Amino acid sequence: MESYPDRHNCHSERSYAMLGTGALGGYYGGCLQKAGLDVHFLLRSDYNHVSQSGLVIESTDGDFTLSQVNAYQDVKDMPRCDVVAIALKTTQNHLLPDLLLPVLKDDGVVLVLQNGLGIEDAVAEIVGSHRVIGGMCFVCANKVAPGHIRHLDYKAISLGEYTADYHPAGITARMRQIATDFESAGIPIDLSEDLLLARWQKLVWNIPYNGLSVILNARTDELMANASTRALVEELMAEVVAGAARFDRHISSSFVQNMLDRTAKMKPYKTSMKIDYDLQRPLEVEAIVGSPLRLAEAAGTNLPQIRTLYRQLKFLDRKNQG
Ligand SMILES: NC(=O)C1=CN([C@@H]2O[C@H](COP(=O)(O)OP(=O)(O)OC[C@H]3O[C@@H](n4cnc5c(N)ncnc54)[C@H](OP(=O)(O)O)[C@@H]3O)[C@@H](O)[C@H]2O)C=CC1
Ligand SMILES: CC(C)(CO)C(=O)C(=O)O
Repeated sequence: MESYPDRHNCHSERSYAMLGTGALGGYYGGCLQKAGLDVHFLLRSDYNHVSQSGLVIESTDGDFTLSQVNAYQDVKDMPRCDVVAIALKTTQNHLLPDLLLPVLKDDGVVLVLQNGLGIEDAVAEIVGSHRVIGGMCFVCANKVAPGHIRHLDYKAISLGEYTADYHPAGITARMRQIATDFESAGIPIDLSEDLLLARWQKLVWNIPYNGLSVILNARTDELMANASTRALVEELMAEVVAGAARFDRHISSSFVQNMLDRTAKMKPYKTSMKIDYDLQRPLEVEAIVGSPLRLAEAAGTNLPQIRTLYRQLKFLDRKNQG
């Protein structure tokens, strides 16, 4: 376990707020701070621990500890930042109207790191459509204890600018600036010209694996090892591709195969939705499954297997909450 000076002398002057310091906020925020960025962490139940003891990051790239971090339990105590990263679960997004504006600079941008579809629309309602970037995180990380994050595999992020009608916005200077910061922290960044395509591409993974991991009580390696569940994964992926196509976003068969191959190589992994289910926390069913399903059906595309998955997850989620 390496202890790092709390900040190297990084050259970027951009400040970052991590709203939520769990798996994603703790891992990416910790990497940014280790690289010398100015990072401010919003916490809830872990605030006392982290404000006293900092963050411990276990990682396949090498473990490290940040003995001191800028920890807060109220956004009103935070400095306004250039980049405000939303790293809450989407089940907490009803809080965003109170969380975003106090911590966002007038010329700042909100970086939505959450899984799902339609989240940027809700964020744009709060901060304006010109101040939103989507971030699709292909990382396997879990918060294993207060202030203790375990990074298991992968880590890349795809960035895409939000526009009110989801027309492709191309690659902007601020996307490149954020990419420079994350890459200085060892995080590979893919710059997407089309946020909506990138969002549907991430769902190719999330709808099958997050959903089936709960319904079948299975890790990703178990779903891949069994012929029946692998066939079910592929059928669900095909429906996601059909949903995207309804919005003129075309996902290739080679992309789908790449998702299957990466999962086959992935360390045995319990998805974030499965972890929430086991901890009896609310599931991100609406953002990850309900929202794309409703959008596709409203546009006239029938996705029967995703609809069945959605109904099963809604039942399990409600029953699990007691
Ligand atoms: N984990 C992963 O590998 C991946 C996750 N994602 C997505 O990233 C998003 C975040 O997931 P993940 O990091 O796993 O989630 P976690 O549950 O690990 O972290 C969320 C954190 O937000 C905190 N939080 C909740 N409400 C508040 C609040 N009002 N103020 C401050 N902090 C709060 C929680 O604190 P508390 O402990 O008090 O509840 C928790 O620590 C999700 O959309 C997920 O689907 C995407 C790719 C991979
Ligand atoms: C694809 C994966 C496993 C990692 O990005 C994920 O999105 C999750 O666990 O929520």
